[in-house]
Amino acid sequence: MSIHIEAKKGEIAETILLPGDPLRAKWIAETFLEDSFCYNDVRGMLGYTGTYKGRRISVQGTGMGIPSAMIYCHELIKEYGVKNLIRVGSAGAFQPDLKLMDIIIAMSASTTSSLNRDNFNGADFAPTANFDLLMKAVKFAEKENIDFRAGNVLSSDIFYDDDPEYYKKWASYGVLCAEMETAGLYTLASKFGVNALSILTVSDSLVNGEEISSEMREHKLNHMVEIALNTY
Ligand SMILES: O=P(O)(O)O[C@H]1O[C@H](CO)[C@@H](O)[C@H]1O
Ligand SMILES: O=c1cc[nH]c(=O)[nH]1
Repeated sequence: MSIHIEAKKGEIAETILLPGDPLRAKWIAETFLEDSFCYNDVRGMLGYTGTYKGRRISVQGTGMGIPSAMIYCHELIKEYGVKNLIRVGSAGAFQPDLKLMDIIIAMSASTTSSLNRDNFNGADFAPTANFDLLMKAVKFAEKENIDFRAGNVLSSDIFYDDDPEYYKKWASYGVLCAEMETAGLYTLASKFGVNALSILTVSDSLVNGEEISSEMREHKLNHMVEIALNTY
């Protein structure tokens, strides 16, 4: 048991899926896992363990933003021995050729957070995906003919930016989309020597203002989850 997770030792698998939304965690457990049980309800941040194709796997909500996600990832790694952390999140597209429901695999994460500059005396650390997980995700998506883009994403501290055009600078450097956790996840995984990958689904477009519903963000992002479940 840790401060924010009430699971007993051994109840969480070495591989875990990490949606920001706890109800997406519930949907994933109920839809894709067999023999799943809920191991965490502290703060309503639901976590489940079950099996997928005979292998033990867990899924844990992390909340929104780097600070919340880093609390759960820290405890999962340090207190529960989790080794493979795969975020399954929604994202806002920066590029005009990205459509709603497209899949993005985050090779690296830029950020507006000062978490690494604070920790590295003003220098930048480059939060990077684990290569083996990345390759497994890519190979599975290609085998299943699921289109995806792989590249740099922005982990932003702000969802509602004052400037609706802020994304254009990032877009001009090839950044694919905004989300709010991956830079923290990749940084912690590097620090603790474990593996991390973020797989995202486009839920909004900063370019044309299109968006999917809250309901779809909770329980319609199947492709991203299927890739994540077959990435270990
Ligand atoms: O859908 P999730 O995983 O929560 O991810 C994205 O959605 C939230 C904002 O709506 C932020 O957490 C962002 O990173
Ligand atoms: O951080 C996020 C997540 C989804 N959509 C956005 O526009 N931003």
